[in-house]
This record gives sequence, C-alpha cells and structure tokens, in this order.
Amino acid sequence: LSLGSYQSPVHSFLSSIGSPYEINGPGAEFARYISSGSAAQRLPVNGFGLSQQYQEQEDGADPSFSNPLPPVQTPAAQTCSVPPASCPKSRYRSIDGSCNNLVRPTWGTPESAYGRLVPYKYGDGISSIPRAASGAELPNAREISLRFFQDRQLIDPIWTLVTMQWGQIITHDMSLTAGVAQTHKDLVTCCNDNGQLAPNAASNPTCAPILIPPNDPVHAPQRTQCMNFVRTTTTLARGCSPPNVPAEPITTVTAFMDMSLVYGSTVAQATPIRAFQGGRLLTLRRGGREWPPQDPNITLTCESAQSPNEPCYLAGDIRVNQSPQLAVLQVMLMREHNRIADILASLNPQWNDETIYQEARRILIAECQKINYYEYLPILLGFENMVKNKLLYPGVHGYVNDYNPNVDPSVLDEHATAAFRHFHTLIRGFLKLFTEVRSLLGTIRLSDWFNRPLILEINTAFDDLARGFTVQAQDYSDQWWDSEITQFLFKRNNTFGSDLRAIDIQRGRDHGLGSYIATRAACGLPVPKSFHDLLDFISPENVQGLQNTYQSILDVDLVVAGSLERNVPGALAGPTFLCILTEQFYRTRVGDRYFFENGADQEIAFTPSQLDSIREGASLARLICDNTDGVRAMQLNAFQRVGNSNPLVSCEELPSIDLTLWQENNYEKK
Ligand code: HEM
Ligand SMILES: [Ca+2]
Repeated sequence: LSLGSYQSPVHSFLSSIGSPYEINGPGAEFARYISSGSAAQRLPVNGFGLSQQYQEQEDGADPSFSNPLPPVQTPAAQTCSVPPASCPKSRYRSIDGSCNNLVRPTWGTPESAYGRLVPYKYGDGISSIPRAASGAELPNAREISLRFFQDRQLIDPIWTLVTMQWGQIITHDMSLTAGVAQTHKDLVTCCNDNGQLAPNAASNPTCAPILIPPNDPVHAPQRTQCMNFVRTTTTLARGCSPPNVPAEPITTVTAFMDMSLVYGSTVAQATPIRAFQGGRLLTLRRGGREWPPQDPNITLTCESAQSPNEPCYLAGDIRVNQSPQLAVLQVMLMREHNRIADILASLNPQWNDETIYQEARRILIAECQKINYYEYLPILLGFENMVKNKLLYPGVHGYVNDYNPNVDPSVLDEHATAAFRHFHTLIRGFLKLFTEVRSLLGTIRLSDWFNRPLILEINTAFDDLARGFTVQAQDYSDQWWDSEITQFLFKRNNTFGSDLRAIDIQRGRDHGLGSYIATRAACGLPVPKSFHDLLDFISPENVQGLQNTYQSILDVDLVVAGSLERNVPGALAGPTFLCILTEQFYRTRVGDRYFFENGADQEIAFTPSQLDSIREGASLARLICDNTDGVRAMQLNAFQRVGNSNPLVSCEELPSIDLTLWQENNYEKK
C-alpha cells in the first residue's frame, strides 16, 4: 500500500465527529456545514497551523479557503537541542531520535520545545501565568478541582485497568516536562512539606504554588496554605529563544514512539542500563527473577523506600518507580527486550552485542507500535475515527508508506498538558491482586506505594498485579477523579498529599495553553460565544458551574472544559480532546521515518513476512504471558474484560511473533 497523498486528519476528523451530536447552540449552522460530507474537505482549518505545514503536499487543496482565524504567530523555531554535525545513514534509530528526520534532524529530540496548535497565552505575552480577560487572577486551580472533579467510583464496563496503565507507558514514551520532578519531590521548594509558602515563592520566577482556598474541606482545616508547583523550564529560561517571543516549555524525552522509556532518551541514560553482552539490558537477579538495575539515587528517586537496600529501579525513564503497575509494565518491557535478544543470539551466533541489542530494540519498538495503534489507541480514539483519519489500516498486508518528512513529530503541548492528561480520570485508587484462578488475593492502596517498587518483589505480587490489571476494570472516562490522586498524590508520610487535577490545570496555565474556545476554533469546531453555547458538548450543570467559576467565556481553561465534554460515541474523550489526540497520533505515526509499517527504505524496513508476523503475533496479552512466571492464561485482548467474545485462553494458544524470520539466512531471502 503506497500513499501518494494525504490530508491532515483534522479534515476528516471533523466529519467523523459532527454527526453524533445534537448541535443546538449558535454554532449549529457551522456544525452542519462541517459535518456534511465533502464540505468537510473545505474546512477553514488551515489558519491554525495544523494543515498549514503540510499544505505544499496537499492534493487538490482548495486555495480559496476563507479563513476566519488570525494567522498563527509561529513562535521562534529555536530549540535547545543541538543539531548533529551530520546524519549518517542508519538502519537503527538513534537513541535520542536525532536524524529520524533527515532534513530536520532535531525534530522529536529531547530538550526541544513541545509543538503547538494554538498560539501561547501568557499574562505578559512572554512567560507569566495568564490572567483573566478582565486582568484579574484566573480562578484557583484547587477550587476548580474540588468543584468539578470529585471522587465517584464509576467503572468502565468494557476496559480493564491495564488500559489506563498502558496509557501512562505511552505518555512516558512521548514527553516529560523539563525541570519538574513529576514523581518525587521537586528540587525547588515554592511550598514546603508542611504546606507553608516558601519565603521567596512570590519572587522566584519558577514558582507558581497552588494556593489552598479557604473552603477546602481537606486542606483548610489542616492550615495548609499551598501545594508545591514548580514551573516547567522553557527555551527562554535556557537562553535559547529571544526575550521578546513567547517562552516555549521544553520536553526532555524523545517524542517518537520508540520505547525511550525502556532504552533512555540520551546515550548517557542508555549506557548504564545495557549489559553490553548478548545485546541484553542489564538486570539484577533476585528470587530467581530478573529485575532492572538499582538506581544509585534511591533517596531521591524512591523517596518512600524505608531502607537503602529496597529495590529502586533504573530504566530509560526516571518515572519508572512512580506506581506499582507502571513498574510492572516497565519490568515486562525490559524482560521482553532480553527475551528477544536471547532468541536472536541463538539464531544468529555471528551477531555481536551491538547488532543483537539494536535488532531486539527494533522488534520491541515495532511490537509496541503495533499494540498502540491496533489494540490500545482505538479504545480511546475510536476505531472508525482512526481508520477514517489514516491512523491505522485494518487487515492490511505489506507496507504502509505514509511517512511524510514535512510532518513534525513533536508532542503537542495541547496533547501532553491537556488532552492526554484527561485520562488521569481512568486511574483507580486501589489495586487488586489476583491468583491464577482469578480469585482475589488482596488489594493495595495506591498512595501507600507511590515510588516504592518493593511491592513487586514480595512473594508472587508481580504476577498477581499483572493479573490484577487485566481483571480489574479501569475507572470510567468521566469527570470523576479518584481521591487517591486528588487528595493523596505522593503523600509520603504526610496525612494528605497533592492534587493531580489541580496540578494539570496549573500546568496548562504554566505552559500558556490557548483557551478552550481558541482550541475549539483551531479544531474547526463551533466557536462558543457565550457560556450558553457550551451546551453543545457540555452538560447544563457543568456549563452552569463554569459560568459560576469563570468571569468570561474567554477565560475558560482547555484542561477544564475539555474534560467536561461528553464523550464522542465510540471514544473516551469529547470532541475537542479527540481532535487533539487524533492530530497527535497522526503526526506520531507519519512523522516517524522508522514507523514499523513503513517500507519505503529497504535498509530500515522489516521484510513483508516479518511485518505480517509482528501484526499477527504482537499483543499485550502475549507480552504479559511471555514475561511473567505464574501467568499461564490470559484473555485474547488484555485491555478488555473477560467475556464470551474475549475468553481467557492458555498462554500457548495466543499468537506470537515468529522470531525465526530474523535468522539471517532466512532474513536475506526476504
Ligand atoms: C497511577 C497513575 C498516574 C499517576 C500517579 C500520574 C501522575 C502524573 C504526574 C505527577 C504528572 C506530572 C504533573 C505535573 O507536574 O505537571 C503527570 C503527567 C502526565 N500524565 Fe500522568 N499519572 C498517571 C497516569 C497517567 C495516565 C494513565 C495517563 C494517560 C493515559 C497520563 C498522562 C499524563 C501526561 C500526558 C502527562 C504530561 C507528561 C509531560 O509532558 O510531562 N498519566 N502524571
Ligand atoms: Ca520516545
């Protein structure tokens, strides 16, 4: 399959989401226009930068579009990542993603700016926290969290908790805010452990502590003043963008779906976790099992550990220890690399360490890309939506040559800081452990086990947790958030902890995200002019709540209103977030020269039979089976709860990749 031309997904995205909605606001005319078949091709969406950069290639684009939006002021293209001197031709991805794009070798590399759909919205136009249109402060982030994102336990009727957990894996593959600890204590104290403002909080430009409102039922009685919040490092702070253009927040991992969380995003991270023998990643053997090497910085990284001898893992991503089930998946991915490496080594005794490492890495990345695009993302984005927007190709054999060097694979700030964080709603606060016959063995509380992977190595907990997240349902994608993350996040030895929803809201402002309505405009969705117009996607109670919270419709945060939209049928997000997610995963796919289905460059491509074997054999169920001891049965689709259409089967019955296709003699025959 060769794709000569393509279009930005947002074009057809709009036609795919237009129909399920009863549009009743003043945007109705516009909405009908955008949802009506071929008219969608003529959408005025090229004003916001989405299709703009692809335009040269666009087939049959109508040059007479009318564009109701002002042109984007593209921020300075400077980043802090340094272009390599040259790009040697390579069969393998570089560790830092450089030279994936041969013309723009820093695209997708660590230490570069997040991408953007909507222009920056800062208080001073350059970097300060935005204010309301009136000039007043925006409503307090914690107050918004308390008002809209309370704890109600409504569970997902179809999808298991590993759906949530795999999402965090993808997140960690794609972005990490610079200068923010994310899982452990920040190095900068804007608000101390006792919840009191640091003396220099107001004068320190990296501080934006979240203040506790007087009516906070949890924190006010404790006399807590604030929650720590350290601003993301920007191009401006690093001195690599001019002082008169908007500061661009920096991300520090490769944007590509390249399992950088397993291998590292820099050579400095990749080296200490390699065994340099047999192509393997370094492991420590305990209890007859292989575990990741020990992080030498245990007191910082695993701050809840009660002894320096407790396990604290070192992997490609610093967030590896953050929660038990995240660590379970990280360990499985590490073991999977080594499992593949061992098989390749026995098939190809002539290969050296480097070749085995790179070939195993390439296969693991392909497996995960297959799981992501064909098993996982359809749950969130909707299968039809993905097909329509060319994010996946059902039933395809052979190559999909859709690589487009004009597409920037950077992770959009609207994606990382707003849309994908919406899925924090899927988190469950209590994790269940199950025996092989799927009887409940126990339950652990998330906040007791943040940053303390010790739990994985107690008796059979690793396997029990792995069964647990394939039996337990994930939380439903709605506005209700588990209090383990809104009251007890990283509580350490304190009574209460931080609030992830308040942090998400504050982070959106820290990054100067465009407003909710500006983002809707960018997506070509109807642009609300009053609170009443929000009723097209948001319930009357929530619209009323927004009106009570914000002075003006212009002030409404993307992070907040995006999460209050009703889900698009068949997907787990509302129209605005779905637009962002669809655009992101389109870019992540077609902007990756090494995407597993790409066959344009034979030096890089899998052979057609290898590719088909990956398509048939890679699944999350298989990954779990192959990298646990005691899990002997798994449902075909591990993301879905067991049922008639998704029975539990013995691991041997699950399809697997035929690695003999990588025996060099076979291999050269193609
Ligand atoms: C136990 C589960 C999880 C916990 C405790 C957690 C916690 C966190 C924390 C503390 C941050 C950094 C907040 C900040 O300072 O701005 C973060 C960022 C983020 N989270 Fe989660 N998270 C979890 C699961 C997930 C899931 C399931 C998803 C999506 C499917 C997700 C998506 C994101 C994204 C996109 C970011 C921003 C990444 C970046 O660009 O730095 N998280 N999360
Ligand atoms: Ca990556």
